[in-house]
Amino acid sequence: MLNHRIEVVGDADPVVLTPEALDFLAQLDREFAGRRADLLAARRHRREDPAPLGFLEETRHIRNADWSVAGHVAGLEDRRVEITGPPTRKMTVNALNSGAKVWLADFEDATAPTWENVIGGQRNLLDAVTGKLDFTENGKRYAVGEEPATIVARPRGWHLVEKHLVSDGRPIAAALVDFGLFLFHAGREKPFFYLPKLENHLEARLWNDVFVRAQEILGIPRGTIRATVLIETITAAFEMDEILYELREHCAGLNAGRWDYLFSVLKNFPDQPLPERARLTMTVPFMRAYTELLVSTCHRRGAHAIGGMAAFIPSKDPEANAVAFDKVRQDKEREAADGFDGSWVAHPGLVPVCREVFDDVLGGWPHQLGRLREDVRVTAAELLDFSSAGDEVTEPGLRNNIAVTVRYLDAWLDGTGAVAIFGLMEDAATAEISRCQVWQWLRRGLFTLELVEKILDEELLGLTHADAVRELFTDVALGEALPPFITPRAYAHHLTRVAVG
Ligand SMILES: CC(=O)SCCNC(=O)CCNC(=O)[C@H](O)C(C)(C)COP(=O)(O)OP(=O)(O)OC[C@H]1O[C@@H](n2cnc3c(N)ncnc32)[C@H](O)[C@@H]1OP(=O)(O)O
Ligand SMILES: O=CC(=O)O
Ligand SMILES: [Mg+2]
Repeated sequence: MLNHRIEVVGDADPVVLTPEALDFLAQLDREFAGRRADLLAARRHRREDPAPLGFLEETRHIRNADWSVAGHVAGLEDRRVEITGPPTRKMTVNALNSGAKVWLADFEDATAPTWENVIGGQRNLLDAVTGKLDFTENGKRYAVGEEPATIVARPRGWHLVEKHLVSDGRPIAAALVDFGLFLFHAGREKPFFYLPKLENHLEARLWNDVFVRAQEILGIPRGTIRATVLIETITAAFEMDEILYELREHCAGLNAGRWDYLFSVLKNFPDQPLPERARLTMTVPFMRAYTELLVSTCHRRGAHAIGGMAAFIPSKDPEANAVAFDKVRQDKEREAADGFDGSWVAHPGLVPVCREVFDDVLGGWPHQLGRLREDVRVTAAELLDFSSAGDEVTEPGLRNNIAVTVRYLDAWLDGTGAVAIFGLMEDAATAEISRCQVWQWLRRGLFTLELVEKILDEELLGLTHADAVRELFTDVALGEALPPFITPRAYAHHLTRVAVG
């Protein structure tokens, strides 16, 4: 089907993919595809010829000057508990009714971007805001309640494309699709976004320009959109001020996306010894430096600082459940004490514990922007102090990394982007850590390829897509080079499977 400049390759939901919505995406694509390509090329150049990391000399004046971001608006003032999850029909209702202040409706880490998930997710969000999300499943009625969470949509990152929307024979940027469709349909009243996986302030500038133009096209007053940027790459950690500055007329805050941050550290420092995943906690010095810098940078600029995801989820086993709740409580207590204004949970059952912790610290206030954390002085050396995290690596740790990656990929190929594995929430970011560690440990000679392949054989047993998962795992974890992301590879597999039928 040909519609304006955008060809829809697949089923076209007439409510979401209206000619006007496609026209809007076509305009965004026409104006911003080139700059996106340039920024991705810059990422590639940096990867091939890495420069030492440090705070930028050329933007020192921005760091030293006094300025503030636009800050919060109604619906985003109080963010003490934010629940995250993919916008499937049931999760949409459950997240909106969870008691959290905000729901991060996720098209990135928690969504396998099948066409059905991408368009179905937009439809669910639209139905939710127009009061049409009301259905019965397995005898249980699902309907959005009286005080739903504020929806903040997280579009996919700049690195992904949407192959079902094609312009001049070229798939368009997935980020523009998710952003554009949400803004066009469900997000006009409350156009709130989380921006994932930015690597530097120029990528933030691109988002700001997209916002300015999108508001202009749709007749939304400039400065209405609010974005919260995930600081989840080691390069972005050196440009927090600059990212806030670029987005200042649309920015509400920063979030400490710890899992992708660890992934980024592994990817950028492939020869750096680090301990296995379970020991890479938020209390290792380089992670402390990152979160302390994030809170102090945000509060100096009037931006919310939002904490990250403790991956523990409720369990039916009472003992495991008690441990999970205890771990989550400790994590949220540390964040609240550090000055974060709120934090993330992965499951409705964890909303109360996060709320209790922040209620205690916030008292009657909706946030703690007044805590400027002027005591914090984080140096580049502290952000890069990886050696004090230790380096313990064990064979059970290797098996865990392999098992998590293959089980996650198996679920992903079935269209599920977040899944519970061994009592933890696993998503694209956590799976990236696991496969990177396998690749890195092979490179460092800590384990033999024979051992890895033997464990792989064992862990593939019983998986639905064992052959495809083996191929993918070999590609992303056992090759000479480390592919920058898993999901574009998994996406290609998914599309091939769909095409072959
Ligand atoms: C690194 C990062 O980016 S973190 C952010 C991205 N990751 C995420 O958002 C993951 C979010 N969490 C999830 O997807 C889920 O909690 C999972 C997959 C980990 C576990 O889900 P399940 O196995 O369904 O958990 P469980 O069986 O305990 O669910 C109980 C109920 O809670 C609902 N539920 C669980 N998690 C969520 C959630 N995050 N949002 C809304 N509802 C949820 C389930 O739908 C289920 O509802 P029902 O009783 O009506 O059937
Ligand atoms: O998106 C969040 C993360 O931790 O990654
Ligand atoms: Mg992430």
